[in-house]
Amino acid sequence: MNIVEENWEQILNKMKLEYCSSNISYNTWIAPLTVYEVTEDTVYILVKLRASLEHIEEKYRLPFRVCIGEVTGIEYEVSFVTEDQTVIREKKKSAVKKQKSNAIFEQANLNPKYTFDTFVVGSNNNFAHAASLAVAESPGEIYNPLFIYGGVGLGKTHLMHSIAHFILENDSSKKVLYVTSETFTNELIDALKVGKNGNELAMTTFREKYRNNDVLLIDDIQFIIGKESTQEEFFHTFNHLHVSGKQIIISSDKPPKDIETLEARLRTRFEWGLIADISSPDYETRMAILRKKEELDGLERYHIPDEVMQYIANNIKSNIRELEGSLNKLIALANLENRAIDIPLAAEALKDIISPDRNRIVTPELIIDIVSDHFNIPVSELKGKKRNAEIVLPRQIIMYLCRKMTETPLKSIGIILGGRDHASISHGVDKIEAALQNDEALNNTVNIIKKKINPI
Ligand SMILES: Nc1ncnc2c1ncn2[C@@H]1O[C@H](COP(=O)(O)OP(=O)(O)OP(=O)(O)O)[C@@H](O)[C@H]1O
Repeated sequence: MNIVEENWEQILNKMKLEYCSSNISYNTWIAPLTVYEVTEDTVYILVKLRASLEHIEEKYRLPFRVCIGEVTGIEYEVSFVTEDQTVIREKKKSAVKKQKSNAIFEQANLNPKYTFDTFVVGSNNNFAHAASLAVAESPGEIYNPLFIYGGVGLGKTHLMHSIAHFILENDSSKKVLYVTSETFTNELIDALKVGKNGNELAMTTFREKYRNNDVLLIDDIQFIIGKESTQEEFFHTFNHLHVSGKQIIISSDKPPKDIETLEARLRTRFEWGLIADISSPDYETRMAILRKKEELDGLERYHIPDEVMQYIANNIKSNIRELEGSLNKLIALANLENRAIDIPLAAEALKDIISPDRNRIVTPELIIDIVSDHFNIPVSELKGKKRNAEIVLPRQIIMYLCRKMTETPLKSIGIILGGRDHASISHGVDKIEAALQNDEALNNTVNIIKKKINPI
């Protein structure tokens, strides 16, 4: 209870004695009023009868200011609200609250879709899930670091984001940061470059960003392997956080002992905490994930038959990203061709994904999918007309990689990439080629994407 509510009776009494000409006017206008809310500088008083609002405002606003000031010793503004206005105020408040919490999640680089609620637990991931929940409940106290490993598209990133969401939802004052090791490396490269030009502030800012956290999550640590200066910097970041009891969560495609070029001192540290693996999901888990996605994306209206879901779950076994992608492709095809969702349509939608030798063939479509996933930009935008920098660079990387990693002629790359002409593809390829000569961070990014396209 605040000071105004505590003294409300006294305030009303004062109003009665000093400002009401009769009992009837007190009982009609003043007695039914209650405190709705007190902010730093305003008392909001609830008027039950809408029709009396104007009269009360005109006649009693100033007297209330005086009485409240005299009783509480604080000068408040006074505002009267009716019940329907309070509903609007509540809505606005909860919108502001939501905006604030969204901003916190955004600052931590979190994908709102990746939470424990949307994560399906199966025999392939129940250990990693339990370990993640335990760390989320007591960050920095048990299992530090938590090291999650597993193959491509099996839910490591989803689990990491879930931990971070959980921690922030319980305590929004916690400083949580999720980054990929690519971002860590590229920001370090940039800071070192600026530092060489005499700007020491760049390294200080870099270190503050990574060391000033309660929880640091680094995804795909395998991509810092073999980069000496990055491993060195990460080693110090790790020590700094660990010594101060801050939580570190790391993901990788392999366990520390199998990462060959990982410095021994880092390997030892990664093994200090808990190592949890995620393997390929079994059939039941794949079905549960498909059903969950159907529910979360509002796909029930398509009435996808069980046998179609079973067909997808039977054919896509080792990558959940592909499992989800297949469902998207199926829906897109059904919409585009206005066809019923059945097994023949599913077979058509999935034909590139489930062909046995697809891993060995690098196609422009595969490159576009991987770049889209890497930068989190929809394929439609990469193929579209927008020319903002966040899209142009990934689009040019696609042109470059299609040129270097496939035999596809420039003209065909242009057609696949949304109907662009031969000259703009050639221009894009040249741009990236030239930039790679002196942009170390871009080199790092392109190499990571190449590894994702062709892991071998
Ligand atoms: N258990 C699960 N329940 C629901 N969705 C899942 C689950 N596991 C993975 N996914 C979904 O599969 C997709 C790929 O998962 P995620 O990006 O977390 O994989 P990853 O292991 O980090 O992959 P990469 O090795 O490429 O970094 C995401 O859309 C994620 O939401």
